[in-house]
Amino acid sequence: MAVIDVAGLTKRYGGHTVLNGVSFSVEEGEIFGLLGPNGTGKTTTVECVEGLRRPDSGTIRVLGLDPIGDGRALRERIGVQLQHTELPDNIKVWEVLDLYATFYAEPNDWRKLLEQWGLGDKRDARFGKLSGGQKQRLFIALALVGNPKVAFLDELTSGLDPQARRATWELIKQVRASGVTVVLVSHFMDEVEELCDRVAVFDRGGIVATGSPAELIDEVDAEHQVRFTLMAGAADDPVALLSGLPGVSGVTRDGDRVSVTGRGDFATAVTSALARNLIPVANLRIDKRTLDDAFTTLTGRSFHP
Ligand SMILES: Nc1ncnc2c1ncn2[C@@H]1O[C@H](COP(=O)(O)OP(=O)(O)OP(=O)(O)O)[C@@H](O)[C@H]1O
Repeated sequence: MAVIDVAGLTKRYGGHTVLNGVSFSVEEGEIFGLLGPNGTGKTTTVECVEGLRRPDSGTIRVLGLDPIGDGRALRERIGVQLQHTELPDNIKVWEVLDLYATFYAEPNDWRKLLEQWGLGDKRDARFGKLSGGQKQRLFIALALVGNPKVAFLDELTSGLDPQARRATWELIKQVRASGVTVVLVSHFMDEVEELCDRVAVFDRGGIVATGSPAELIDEVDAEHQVRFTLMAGAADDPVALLSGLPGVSGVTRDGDRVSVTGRGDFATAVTSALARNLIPVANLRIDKRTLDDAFTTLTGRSFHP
């Protein structure tokens, strides 16, 4: 069942069109990613879905509700972590949870959330004294305090070190495991590949593709490489042999190092041709195609210019 349905969403700021007819849906229980470079309208999209911004045109339904017309009812059912959440430095962790709980008719027990998110011993700590990772855990707890059906997490791991980012990913998986549908805004490819069941890829003007990370990567059929080292005693030169294989677009050899470029599943053809012809190789490496490749192929430009 779709918990979010967006059709033909258009948003302009002044004369500048940021969203030009964006459509997507989010199914119950999935982690749905909005991925794209800065300034491509991801935050504008989620904030329209949350009822914080008014679209110029288009239809949005969240849990069957209209975010503008049914704003009050909707806010009871969703949890929002804004991109630039700021809290007073001297507010205590328990105070802010207690305050947020008053916004909802049927809140979660914030004491349980404190334990669940590893903040039990920070109950009386002041917000300003928390580490970046602890602040993020608090923001997730705040997004969940209203017992939401859908949680919106915007650029949650920006500014965190790699270890804290990975820890936050585990927390996001826990949110989904607890039955909450998650909408994740991110400009990190690795994060989206790791976490999201499906992704909408944003570029200027709106969404350029939607699908699971694996589908998006497969669809674009980007070139990738297989590399290996010829072992001493390899009698045959494999360049001609490999150049003729299906999917292979180029083979280069530099001394004993060979690099094969191609599309699709040519790696299997390469390895079996080597084995069939008894050509011994070492250090065989297949470069994985990534969402980065998918983005470049979809938009004709690099994700990180
Ligand atoms: N309130 C506003 N008034 C005018 N322009 C705006 C407003 N909010 C956003 N914009 C512009 O709309 C475009 C999309 O911004 P938005 O924040 O939605 O993108 P984003 O993909 O979420 O990027 P980021 O990750 O940097 O937040 C940008 O060019 C931004 O400058």
